Amino acid sequence: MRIALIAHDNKKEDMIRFTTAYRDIFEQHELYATGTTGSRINQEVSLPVHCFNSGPLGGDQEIGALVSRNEMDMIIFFRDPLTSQPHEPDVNALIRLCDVYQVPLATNMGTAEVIIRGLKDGYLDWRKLDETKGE
Ligand SMILES: O=C(CO)COP(=O)(O)O
Repeated sequence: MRIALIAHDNKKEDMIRFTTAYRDIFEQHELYATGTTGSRINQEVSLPVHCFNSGPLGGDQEIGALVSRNEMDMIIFFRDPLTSQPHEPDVNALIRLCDVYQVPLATNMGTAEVIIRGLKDGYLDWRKLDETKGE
C-alpha cells in the first residue's frame, strides 16, 4: 500500500513517535511524505520515504495529485488545529480529494491508531481490489 505521512510543525514529534511505534507495519509499505516530515522520519526512524516538497511549497498538492489518480491508499496527516497555516487552501484541497476518492485519512493520532491497526489486520484490502486504481 502507498501511505502518505504529513505533520505540521507542532505535530512532528508525534509523527516520529507514531512511526517509531508502528515501524514494523510501516516498513512493509511504500511511504511518501511532505519534505520536512519525510526527511525527519527517514533520519530519525530509518524508514525509506519518498519526500515531496515541503507543505508550504506545494507538498500537500503533490500528494493530492496522487490521490486524484487513485495512487495513494492512506493518508496520516497530523494537523495542528491551533496554528494557522499559510497554505491552508492546499491542506483543505488535499482533504477534499480524500473524500472524493474515498481514501482513508487520519487527521489525528487517535484515528491513525485505528487505521494503522486496520491496515495490519486487512481492513484496507479493499483498496487492492479497486480497479480504478493506477499502479
Ligand atoms: O505543512 C505541511 C503540511 O501541510 C507539512 O510540510 P513539511 O512536512 O514539509 O513540514
